[in-house]
Amino acid sequence: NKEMEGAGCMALVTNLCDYEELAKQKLPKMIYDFYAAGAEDQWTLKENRDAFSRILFRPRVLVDVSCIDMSTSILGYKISMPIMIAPTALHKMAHPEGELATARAAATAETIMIYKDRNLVQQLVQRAEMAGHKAIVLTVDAPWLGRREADAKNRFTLPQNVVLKTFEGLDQGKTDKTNGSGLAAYVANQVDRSFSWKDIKWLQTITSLPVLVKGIITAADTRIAIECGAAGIIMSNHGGRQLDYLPATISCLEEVVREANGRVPVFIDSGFRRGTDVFKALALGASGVFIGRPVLFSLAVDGEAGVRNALRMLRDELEVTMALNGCTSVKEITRSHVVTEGDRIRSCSRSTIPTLAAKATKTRARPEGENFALPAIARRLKMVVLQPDPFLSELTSMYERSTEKGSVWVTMKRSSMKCQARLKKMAAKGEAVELRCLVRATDGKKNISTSLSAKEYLKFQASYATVLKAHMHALKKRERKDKKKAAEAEKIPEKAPKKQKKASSSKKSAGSKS
Ligand SMILES: Cc1cc2nc3c(=O)[nH]c(=O)nc-3n(C[C@H](O)[C@H](O)[C@H](O)COP(=O)(O)O)c2cc1C
Repeated sequence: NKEMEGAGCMALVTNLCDYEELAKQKLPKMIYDFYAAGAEDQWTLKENRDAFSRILFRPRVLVDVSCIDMSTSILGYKISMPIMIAPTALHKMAHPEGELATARAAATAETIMIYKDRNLVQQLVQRAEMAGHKAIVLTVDAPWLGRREADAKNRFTLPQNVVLKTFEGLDQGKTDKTNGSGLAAYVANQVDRSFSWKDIKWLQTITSLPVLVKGIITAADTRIAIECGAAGIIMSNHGGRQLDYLPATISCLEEVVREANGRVPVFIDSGFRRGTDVFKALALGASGVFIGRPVLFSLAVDGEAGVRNALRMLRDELEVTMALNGCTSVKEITRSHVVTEGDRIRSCSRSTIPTLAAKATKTRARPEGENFALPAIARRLKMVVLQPDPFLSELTSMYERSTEKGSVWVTMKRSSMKCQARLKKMAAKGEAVELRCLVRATDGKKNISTSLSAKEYLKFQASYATVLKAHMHALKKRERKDKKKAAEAEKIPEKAPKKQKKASSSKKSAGSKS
């Protein structure tokens, strides 16, 4: 350990992820896994990082970037950069000075969970208020603890006194170095599972501090939170530790920002490791970001100095990103500086549809038996290749748009995703070919596809079945109506010839549709 704390080891640290590597070597496995792991298959944990790689920059050049101002205002308080520390439990497992070291290193945003004993909550909130905290963070995504299988395998138990000692963090409040944005601190595992939206009102009666609601990822909950008087939203999937197969928060940021519509600030966490990630969130409308695990890992490696260094590195990365995008202040970071996957799909269909639609009219008629093939226009549209999850989101949108009118074609086929020439070469060398499932979908306007490995296939099928079931009603409804008409027609003999003809033709069309 002494060696690790030396200058040699620190020279190896050039970004936040390096701290995780070093912490892994330094911490007992049980503790490292408790910090690092996500829930179940850890898909959300991975997606939290992967989602950033699907957002690209559109930089502006030849702007005077000799001076970059990263300061911003959070709930009326000026802070030096739009990066804050997320509430994470049990810092003392990482370092003997625990939360106090973290609080000294930076503005510490901690959390409060709701005990069944409301008197205790009241005492804690008031204690936080007296300690000079500026807001209460109400975590709403943890009424049950997620299934963290690494903890089960390690038979995780809390080292003695760790929980009690973290109360010290609550009283830390505003220290000379916490920059004034410390929030409320508390760690609890006995949460009140019946706590619901109406109880936020109760929370507001026991404190005059603004209440930020942490753990929202949908526009619908954003609307309710604002109606209940939330002073801000912290979008979070708890760093992938609660429910697996949640989307990365960055993928849902725009819809939440749109719903908030400037009424309250929207903050975001889960997976932020780079200055470029921070820039992307600000461009999509976030007022600031929080980081969780990097603080724990840097604390474990080098105590207070480690956390300071982690924050400094992230700050420096954001500064470079702003300069190279032509932004000299946080306000200058706009939506036009980034391109999302959704933007790419939209621009692709906008640019290809008009000309192809004209050509497609000539090739409309298809011989019988080709019902399951993609329509001609879809074959000619440029295929947008997506990751499985964004593919399913886009497919859902297609179904939603086609509920009243239109069709969606989905095809699946086995594919090696390699051209014939490459396959021949591989066969000659005796190399094994990985077979994948190529899934394509089109509504005649957009044409999307994804490729699945054998491992991903079952998971995809389960999600696809859910999407299908959710949109099945549109098909069923039409079929039932036709059957009803046919049945009615059979019952009324005098109208029979006309009705029967109609019924049989509509029955035929419903059959081919489903
Ligand atoms: C070890 C650990 C403990 C956490 N404890 C809490 C907690 O007590 N309350 C809370 O609201 N969030 C808690 N979180 C979630 C963080 O606030 C934050 O949402 C998450 O860590 C952000 O993701 P990141 O670690 O990828 O940056 C915890 C996260 C970790 C890793």
